[in-house]
Amino acid sequence: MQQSESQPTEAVGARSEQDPPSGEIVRFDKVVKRYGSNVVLNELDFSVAPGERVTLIGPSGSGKTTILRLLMTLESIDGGVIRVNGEPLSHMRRGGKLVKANEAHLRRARKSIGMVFQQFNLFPNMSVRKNVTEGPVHSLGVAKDEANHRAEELLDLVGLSDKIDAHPTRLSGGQQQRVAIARALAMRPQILLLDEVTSALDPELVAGVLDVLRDIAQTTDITMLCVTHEMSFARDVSHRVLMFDQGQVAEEGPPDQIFGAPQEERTKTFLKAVLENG
Ligand SMILES: Nc1ncnc2c1ncn2[C@@H]1O[C@H](COP(=O)(O)OP(=O)(O)OP(=O)(O)O)[C@@H](O)[C@H]1O
Repeated sequence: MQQSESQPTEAVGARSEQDPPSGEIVRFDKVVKRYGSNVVLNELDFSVAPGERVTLIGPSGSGKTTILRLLMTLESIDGGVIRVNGEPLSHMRRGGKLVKANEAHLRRARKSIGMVFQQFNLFPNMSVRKNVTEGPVHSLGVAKDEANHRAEELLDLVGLSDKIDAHPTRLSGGQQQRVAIARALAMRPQILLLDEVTSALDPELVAGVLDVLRDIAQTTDITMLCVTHEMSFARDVSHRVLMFDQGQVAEEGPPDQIFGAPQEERTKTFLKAVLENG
């Protein structure tokens, strides 16, 4: 990676303090989400502090991706409330009717949240530079020069300065995912959602992407919610791990506790299965 000491600070926003994060930037309050008769989130309660890095673990189907999609306002909920920066954000289904969330709240929430998906979803016909500058210029109204400067900083941060004029189709999956991370950060989100960002990659490309995320975690105070099966990465970067099962938080705690001395049988069984499956 080509990085200088100052880039994360300029590009993303420097970490301001070392104390454990406190307060609430995200709150799920008795959130219910159903797909037909499948109750995916069952009066789910949890909150995330500003600057906190939280890893979501749990068996397949336990609702981890759904939680991120709800934060991106890609889905409606069936009960409870989701707040971002104290503002209710979710569309709600009540008696078969869709009750829409306040538009201003939604706009503010959408601006404050960035997401990186398993599939990188880059624009194949645009250069790497354009992929990173497009959002800031067209959605945030950032001047082209400024967006370019920032794209250069961010692509340096993710080790891809030399690919700035390449097209995504000429990049490896790991490189594309690093562009996707730069693109998300270019929008200056307060909260970064990461949904199994390495699971579509060939094994030899995983470490490079995780290293970039480790750097971002260590050098900035961006809030992160991360769904991953990479337990050593989760251990390195998270302040807290939430173990989901049956639509609720089955157990939570610092990574050393959850990975080193889990209390719940469900957590023990899940972690054993993850270890056995590599
Ligand atoms: N659009 C949808 N329509 C119907 N059911 C859905 C839809 N999206 C998700 N589900 C169901 O919701 C449940 C939770 O899915 P979700 O993807 O959130 O789980 P997950 O914990 O992220 O799983 P994984 O670890 O396998 O990615 C699953 O039972 C899934 O089949």
